Amino acid sequence: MVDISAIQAALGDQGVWAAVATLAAGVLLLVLVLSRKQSRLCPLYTELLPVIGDSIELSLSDSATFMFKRYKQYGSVFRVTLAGTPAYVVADYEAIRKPYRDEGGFPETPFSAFKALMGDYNVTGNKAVHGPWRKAFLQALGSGGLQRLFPRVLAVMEGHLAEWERYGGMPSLYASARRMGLDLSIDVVADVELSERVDRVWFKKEAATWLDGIFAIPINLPGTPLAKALAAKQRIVAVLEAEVAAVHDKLRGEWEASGHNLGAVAEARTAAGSMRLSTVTQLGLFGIGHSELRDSAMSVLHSVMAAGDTTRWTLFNTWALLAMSPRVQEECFKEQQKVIAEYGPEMSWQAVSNVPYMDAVLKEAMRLLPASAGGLRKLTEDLAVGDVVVPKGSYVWLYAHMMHCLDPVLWDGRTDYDLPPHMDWRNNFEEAFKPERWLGDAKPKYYFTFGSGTHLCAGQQLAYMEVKTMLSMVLRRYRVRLDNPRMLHTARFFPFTIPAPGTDRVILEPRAVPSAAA
Ligand code: HEM
Repeated sequence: MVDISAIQAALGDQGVWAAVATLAAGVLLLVLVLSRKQSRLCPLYTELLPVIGDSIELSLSDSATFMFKRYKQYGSVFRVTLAGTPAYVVADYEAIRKPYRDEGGFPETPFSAFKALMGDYNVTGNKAVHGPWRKAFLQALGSGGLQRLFPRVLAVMEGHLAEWERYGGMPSLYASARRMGLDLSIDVVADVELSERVDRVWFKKEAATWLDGIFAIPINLPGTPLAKALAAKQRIVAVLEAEVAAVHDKLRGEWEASGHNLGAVAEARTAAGSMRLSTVTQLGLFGIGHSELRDSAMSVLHSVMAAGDTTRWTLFNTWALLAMSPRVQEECFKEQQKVIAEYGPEMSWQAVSNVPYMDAVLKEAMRLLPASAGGLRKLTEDLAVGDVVVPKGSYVWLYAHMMHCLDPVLWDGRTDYDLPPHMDWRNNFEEAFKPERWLGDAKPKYYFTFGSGTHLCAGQQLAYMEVKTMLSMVLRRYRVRLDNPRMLHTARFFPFTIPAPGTDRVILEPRAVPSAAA
């Protein structure tokens, strides 16, 4: 028998607890290690610790390394558990294409924090509504729509650049990208109009708190990001209900008059020149039977979700990679000189639409460090992937980071490294970050940062326009440098890129001979 009192006497109370905790951690670790060897599809520990699931391993590496390792271990289909949700990652593009075309599967985001904060709305998962809704969305963001939005995008960017110029850079790239993503999503995409009663700074702060909960660990205890986000949601929706009431009533009138016909309302508004992006989002919710005032208030948050953090990570990742590459910055600068010679020194729609090299930079940054892993599909039929059948009712995932590793044009099929050279920016930066590959004949074949198939991101061109505007404004006049050149090396990558505190200062160095635009 174990004599507890003797151990207690030797170790003291705290020592006993430390010993028990160490023992428990040891047993847990043993279970984790052993279970990893047992199952092809389902490491046991993801069952034992569903909330944590694969998050620990992901936090310690990054999405591309983690996924490539699993691919090497298990092959073209394997199970992961993220934020409490099990899903099958499928690396076989031919097999997974069908559900991404709405055949045998439909889009649904199963993460419980996401659901609690976004509400029970699934416009993209409703086939009848999705078609006309997507058409209206793409119409609002066609070339004419983008041109109309350009001055507002420019105004947001000018405000941010003025701030950076006062400081000589960005004290924190992480914070700057967040503020810019939020401003663009609230001021341009959600197009939020607030009366004088509401402080816009307060509103944005609340929206940021709400966004912080979306992909958080789903634990609703006092002080957790989810609890804070739920409280912020209540406050925002209460305010928005009053703010959007008039707009809601008008649209509701048109909706009733049309006999609940989304396409007809959208066409009438487009013809009258009164269609706004925010109206399309609102109409989507009407389409799936949610046409109360609260739903219109929630539609504002839906726009912020679609555009806020996606834009933030696009900006962050692109700036980080560019700042690490003086060579690519020089190429952009040369291109900007040509643009200025052709379209003049003003920043204009034409100026940001005629930059093939910058387009390539953006694509390359999003290939190497995707700002989104892509959405999931819930299977309505069994899905065969090689000799494995993923059962109906499961979630499958076309995971951008992994697919980019396996690009048939870029990958030589070798598995004796942690990452293929075309993804390995840590050890092989010049070979990995090469915008030129998008301009030659052997372009990458896999590019899934913006999704694939029927639900390919509707805001992709707007996102490109936003980032190109910012890059053009800065690179014409400055060289961009990371204060800590190893910022990315010490960052965490799950659930998104998060730099170590104090490492993400960016310095703007004025060019000795600025271009004519300066
Ligand atoms: C900035 C970077 C962005 C990234 C990386 C991104 C990524 C994505 C991805 C991966 C999807 C597909 C989701 C799925 O397959 O389930 C998607 C869909 C969508 N995105 Fe984006 N997005 C971005 C910006 C935006 C912006 C600015 C808007 C709004 C203007 C927007 C609006 C949408 C919409 C409406 C859909 C649904 C399309 C459909 O189901 O037909 N996105 N986005």
